[in-house]
Amino acid sequence: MKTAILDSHKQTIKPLNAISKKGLKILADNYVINEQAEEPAGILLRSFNMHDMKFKANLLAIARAGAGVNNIPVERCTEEGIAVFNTPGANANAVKELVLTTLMAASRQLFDGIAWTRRLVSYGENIPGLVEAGKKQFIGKEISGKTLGVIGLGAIGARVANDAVELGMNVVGFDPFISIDMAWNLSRSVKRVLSIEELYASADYITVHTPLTDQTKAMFNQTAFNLMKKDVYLLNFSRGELVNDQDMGRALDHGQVGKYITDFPNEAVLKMNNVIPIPHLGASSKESEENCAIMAARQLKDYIETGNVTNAINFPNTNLPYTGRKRLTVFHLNVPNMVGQITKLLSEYQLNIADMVNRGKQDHAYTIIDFETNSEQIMSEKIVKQLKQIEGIVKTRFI
Ligand SMILES: NC(=O)C1=CN([C@@H]2O[C@H](COP(=O)(O)OP(=O)(O)OC[C@H]3O[C@@H](n4cnc5c(N)ncnc54)[C@H](O)[C@@H]3O)[C@@H](O)[C@H]2O)C=CC1
Ligand SMILES: O=C(O)CCC(=O)C(=O)O
Repeated sequence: MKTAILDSHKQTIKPLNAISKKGLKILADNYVINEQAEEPAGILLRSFNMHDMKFKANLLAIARAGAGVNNIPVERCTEEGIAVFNTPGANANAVKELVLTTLMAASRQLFDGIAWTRRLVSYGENIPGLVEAGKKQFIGKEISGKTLGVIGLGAIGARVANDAVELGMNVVGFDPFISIDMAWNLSRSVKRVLSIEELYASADYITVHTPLTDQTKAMFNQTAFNLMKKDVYLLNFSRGELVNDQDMGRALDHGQVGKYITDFPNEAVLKMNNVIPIPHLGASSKESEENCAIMAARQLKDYIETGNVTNAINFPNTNLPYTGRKRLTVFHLNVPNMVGQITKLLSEYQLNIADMVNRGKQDHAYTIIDFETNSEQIMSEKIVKQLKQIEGIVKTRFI
């Protein structure tokens, strides 16, 4: 695949979090990487909260090295024609491993046992005897034969469900929007249920792997806890906002929830009993950080240099192999006759189209047009101005 030669003036990428060097290396030759950049062409980030950021007109894309995009104002980006990418599945194995690690460790009371043991440090030669006498406080439960409820059977949830089956668990899964790919990947031993209530009623352990949405916000509340088995263990490696903290505190105090294992501690959570707080380590493995950074950097580079789109949240996946011809990309509303109006205008300038593609995603669509000729006329301000006047066009770009 050809890539466009960038202008003598290199474009800038602004990282908002620590991004693995392997990802930044992909961009190093063609771009200036500058954390202080005022007007970057692209932004790379992990969990940085972008909601209060204003965007300059030349910002083309934001790439999230990770899965969750609730830290990015996606709707505003769409209105401004800024593509928002994430890296589906790139950190899923890391999260899965931590979920299963903490599931087993919590079930065996390992965290409490380790904390208690550390406090014996001043007892000298009595320590071995104290250990033997005290260990009965930490008798745990084996997970084999117990039921795990998995809410959200995407990249992480499906992996957790499949491996939990291998560990001897009965697995119940709930995901009303499961993708065909994920359904194919799911072990046949995972019992899919059509209502979350059915999952709540049967699960000894519940792990949640959905994005934070209006539907999932505070889904773990008193009403939900009332439907769960007493002493259920809840694992939350998705987002803290999925849980109503006040209700969780009460459910833990009453033993309704036995333990709450969360990757998203806050002040209220840290004050609760029977919480296992983890400092958002789900995706923090060397492999996952590299996978995410490489994927995000490649997608960002490809979009900036060729206009092709892979794994954007708000743009449709669109690929027209880049041959070095002059190219026009248009992000527009997904309504009838947009392509007709664009091609009509181009024909008025005698511009012959060599190839084109148009894809839609919900309310928006994206069109890439390659021209037969590389004439400078294609870039003429007049054409740009007229394109902008077509109602429904959000952003145009000549490459
Ligand atoms: N702790 C950490 O470091 C990490 C946390 N995450 C969090 O985990 C979430 C899931 O990540 P992935 O599995 O990679 O995403 P994914 O997009 O592959 O899977 C999400 C699944 O949730 C399902 N879903 C959506 N709404 C639902 C609902 N109301 N009820 C049941 N299922 C629903 C979707 O159909 C999809 O199958 C992310 O959105 C993010 O918030 C992701 C990666 C790392
Ligand atoms: O980058 C990280 O460490 C956080 C990952 C995460 O939460 C996500 O991918 O949604």
